[in-house]
Amino acid sequence: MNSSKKFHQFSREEWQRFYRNGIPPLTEEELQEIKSFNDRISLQDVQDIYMPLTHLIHIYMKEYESLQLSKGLFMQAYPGVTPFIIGVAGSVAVGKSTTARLLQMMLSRIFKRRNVQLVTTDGFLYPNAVLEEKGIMSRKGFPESYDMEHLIGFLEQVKSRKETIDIPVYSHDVYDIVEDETVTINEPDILIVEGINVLQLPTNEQIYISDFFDFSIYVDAEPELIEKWYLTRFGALLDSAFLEPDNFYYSYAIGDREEAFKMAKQVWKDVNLKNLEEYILPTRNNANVILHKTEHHQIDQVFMTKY
Ligand SMILES: Nc1ncnc2c1ncn2[C@@H]1O[C@H](COP(=O)(O)OP(=O)(O)OP(=O)(O)O)[C@@H](O)[C@H]1O
Ligand SMILES: CC(C)(CO)[C@@H](O)C(=O)NCCC(=O)O
Repeated sequence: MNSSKKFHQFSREEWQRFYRNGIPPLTEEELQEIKSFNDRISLQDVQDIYMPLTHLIHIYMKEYESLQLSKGLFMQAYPGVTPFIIGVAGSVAVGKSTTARLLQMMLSRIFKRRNVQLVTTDGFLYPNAVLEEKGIMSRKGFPESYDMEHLIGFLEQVKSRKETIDIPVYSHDVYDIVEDETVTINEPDILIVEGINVLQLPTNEQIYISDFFDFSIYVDAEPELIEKWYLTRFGALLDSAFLEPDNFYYSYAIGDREEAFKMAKQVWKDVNLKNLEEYILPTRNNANVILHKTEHHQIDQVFMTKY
């Protein structure tokens, strides 16, 4: 085990030994189900990385519930357990949504009576029309491109167990917030919130978005690798846009492919890499756990906060 001031650092081999038989493992059938949801997910990662991780999350959940109960006794009024919120942060295209979806599936299989829901902070981006108006269209993903008040208000509503909450939807295909479409969150026991900005510092001084997170994960990798994954995903977006004139990527899909990739590389460099260096990487140490990935999305190291 290697350590820094703040984190214990574990190799994959060390981390995989931390899985204890305390929580029921997934059945072979459930593992196959996970496999079919994303055939690129390695089942070895599920066993070696995510089983110990869900075990650790369970420890945090038990502590959280116990503290809530004790506070209730202290106040002589027990308002009930409020939802446990997990944040998943990291660069654009590092694999946050894949990690978050896998976690959702695993947590709802392992804790069968808990209602586990998932949202992405993409839905809280301002619509393109507003970004245009503010003159920040080329800053999509940067702190000022999100309606943070709305996002924080949403998290407050979740914590106060509002019955149904409708939130906006962002589509990568149209490259914008989808008009007249919402997704409904209803009284989750566990809410996973995935986004580049979940560990960021406040835009208003009253309240930190990170105050709402009871456990947080930062998905990490070298920027050169993330760029590769970004470009691979761009290729996939082009392929699926080919027959869809309404798709944002349609004109690139039917045009010169080399030119399209040149443009994507430029966007990576000018927008996403810049955002990673200036605003996302500095939040890495705020996470409880850092999952470090190498080639082929393989997780080779895991960091866990000491205190
Ligand atoms: N564990 C994995 N194994 C294989 N491929 C993966 C894995 N995780 C992510 N990918 C691939 O990497 C690319 C980026 O992943 P994903 O869309 O989950 O990233 P993201 O961090 O959510 O990005 P964004 O912030 O832009 O929404 C996708 O093409 C995805 O299929
Ligand atoms: C929607 C975000 C900000 C985050 O998921 C990202 O995928 C994005 O679109 N960034 C803007 C630059 C680009 O087109 O890649």
